[in-house]
Amino acid sequence: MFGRLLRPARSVPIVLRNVERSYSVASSLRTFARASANRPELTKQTPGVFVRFSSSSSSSKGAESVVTGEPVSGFNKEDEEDGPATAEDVARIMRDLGETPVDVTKDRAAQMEAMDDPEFKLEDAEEMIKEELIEETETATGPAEKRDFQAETRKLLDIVAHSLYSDRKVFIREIVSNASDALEKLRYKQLTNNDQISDSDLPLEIKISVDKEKGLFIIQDTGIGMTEAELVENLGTIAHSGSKQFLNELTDDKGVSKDGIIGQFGVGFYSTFMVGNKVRVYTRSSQPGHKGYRWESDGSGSYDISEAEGVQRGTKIIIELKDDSKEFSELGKVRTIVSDMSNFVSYPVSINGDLVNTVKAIWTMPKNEVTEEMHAGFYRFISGDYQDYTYMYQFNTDVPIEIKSLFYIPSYHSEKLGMGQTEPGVSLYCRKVLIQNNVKKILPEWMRFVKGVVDSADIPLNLSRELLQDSTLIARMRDLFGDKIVREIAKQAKKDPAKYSKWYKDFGSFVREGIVTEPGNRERIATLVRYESSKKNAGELVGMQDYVDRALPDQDMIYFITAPSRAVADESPYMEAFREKDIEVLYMYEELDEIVMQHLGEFGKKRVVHISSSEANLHKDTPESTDEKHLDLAKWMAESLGKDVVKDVKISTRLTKAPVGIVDPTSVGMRRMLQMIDSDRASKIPPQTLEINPSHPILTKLNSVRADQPDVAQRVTRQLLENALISAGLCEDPRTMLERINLLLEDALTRGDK
Ligand SMILES: Nc1ncnc2c1ncn2[C@@H]1O[C@H](COP(=O)(O)OP(=O)(O)OP(=O)(O)O)[C@@H](O)[C@H]1O
Repeated sequence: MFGRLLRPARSVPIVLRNVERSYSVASSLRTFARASANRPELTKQTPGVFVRFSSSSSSSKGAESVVTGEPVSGFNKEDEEDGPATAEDVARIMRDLGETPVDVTKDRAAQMEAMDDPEFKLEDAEEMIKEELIEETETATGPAEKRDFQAETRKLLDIVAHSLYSDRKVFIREIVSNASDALEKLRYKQLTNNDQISDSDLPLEIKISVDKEKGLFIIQDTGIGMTEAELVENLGTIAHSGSKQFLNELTDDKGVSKDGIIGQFGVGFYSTFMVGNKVRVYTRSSQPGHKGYRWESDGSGSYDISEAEGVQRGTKIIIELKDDSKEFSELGKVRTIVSDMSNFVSYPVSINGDLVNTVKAIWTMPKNEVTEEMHAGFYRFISGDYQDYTYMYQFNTDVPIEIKSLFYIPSYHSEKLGMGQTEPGVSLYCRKVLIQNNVKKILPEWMRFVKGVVDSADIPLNLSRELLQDSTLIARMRDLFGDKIVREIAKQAKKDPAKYSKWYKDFGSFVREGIVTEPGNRERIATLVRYESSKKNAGELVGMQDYVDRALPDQDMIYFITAPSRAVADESPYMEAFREKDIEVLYMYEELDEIVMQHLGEFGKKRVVHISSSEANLHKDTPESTDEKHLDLAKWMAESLGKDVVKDVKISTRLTKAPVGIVDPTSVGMRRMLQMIDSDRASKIPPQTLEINPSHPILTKLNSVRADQPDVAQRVTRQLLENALISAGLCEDPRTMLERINLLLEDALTRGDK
């Protein structure tokens, strides 16, 4: 019974200080109540408390902590079975213990009364609420050197400081995440190098302190710190890729709102100037022998750097808050924000002396113990994304290598805004120790949008990061994860096609890149592509597997057409035969798709072919016309057009409504690519094969006039070829046809006169 998690009926995410083990549940609650009474902001924000017992305890002495409004899941499974406990449960247990329950959610007078108990020691409460503020004990020595910010940085700072930005609290996440990175870097150094590290006895931790009276927000870490050169490089220029993108975006003015962009990418350290008039940084590198430095700026054009004394290893940032940002010196408010975001920081984070996080490596936890909230929080923590992920996939295995992994498929990516390639987003751990962030090659390159964690005890810690990326272990993981993630997305797509279509609209280009770049896994990746189809309405997407499942019993190919739009696809001369035989055709609207399909080649044992290819001729078995007149016409047309323009002119067995078509046309997508590489080489369209429908009125007429009116007949023949090229998407510049068309029009009208 005592091992259960006690949960108030209503709770808010606020973390209170740990309560000593020696307190009974009741006195813990009383202490809390007393603390709340002295601190109205806590009472206001904490309508309930959690009481967590250590699971082995059979007495109330085991009360571990009065902690947080967030559920502490997985604490003790057996006892959780009867559901989360409520405030009433707390009260009942306390009564069982012979204690008077204190409902801290009631009004202050009731709390004070309840606290009137001989067991309650005021000193304990006072001891508990004594805050540990971080003091500014460092002093600058020597002259301050004034330096100008790099032009780009100045611009960014100006935007950040002056934009009307609604969600300024993001600065906390940015600097907590920088502090966490600095600690990870130090831990990695400790593990891999024999280098000495200064102040090696300092614990690895992040301390935050807010001082309402002085209007200060301070954060201090004991991480890797910065040398003077690093300080100039890192805080004087823009290294942060996100910020650069942000700036380019604003410069290009693509119609994206400024707020949206800040929200999307964060602006790193510079976000401190959203809330601060003045920001001071004290830092000392972990490499022994380096001095401490002070960096200070008001966020306008320049900053000052000077040597400083009394600087501990790591970095301390002091923000003097602007008048409109004083809320960030309020303990309750900041505690809520930090506890929300710091749960996944692998180091203790404290605020004014209180520990606010329980370090959770959620990828090592059993799947069923990780709640959706934990995933959402963890995703935001590792991705820096301000939006939710679309899919999540946790994959663990013990053989042949031990792996614990957790992947998230985001709902948003920046490449579509033309912001360059996304960095890979998976971090590599060995038994919860971060080896490297953003590891390349651990997933196929096209999956660079995936965020996540891979933890494997088999990773050699002493291998350099470069060598590690090229190791066979990483290559094996890449193949394994590549395959697993595709399968998982395909599974999710099947479960909820509408959700998948929405995701695919944004991420389809990655999938298609995958088909082109991953020869070993093409067919599997192709389960993810979606296209419109001749059998569905506009906007409805179908997958390759749906197509195969619906194919006619004797249909051995998958047919597609590439066209700039649905209307153009519908009008293709080659669609006729498919409509007639009720065969589905996939509509692809991007030139790239043709190349994708060429690479794919086959799906579900069916060849994937363009409807204009000779392979796609549904009337293959119909014998070609042997009519002399038709053969003569074809021959004459071929001679009249010349070898430079046509390879051959053939009698079609499949055209019924259209007069002509081009068979196996040069790939439009390929031409476009060649043009990009070498515009001269690709400028001329190579000779094509023209197919004619000799029973079409234009062709029968052409045949009858070609002897008497050779000029008109030649013009018509040339224009028929141009029409077929237009239809195949191979028309270079229609203006070259104008003179001919005008002559044909003139001729048509003159004939009308006769
Ligand atoms: N607490 C810190 N300790 C050590 N170095 C830091 C700290 N904070 C920032 N830095 C250095 O300053 C650089 C710039 O920080 P900023 O937050 O602007 O961007 P970033 O962290 O590189 O970008 P991103 O947020 O995309 O990772 C960091 O890369 C890091 O080298």
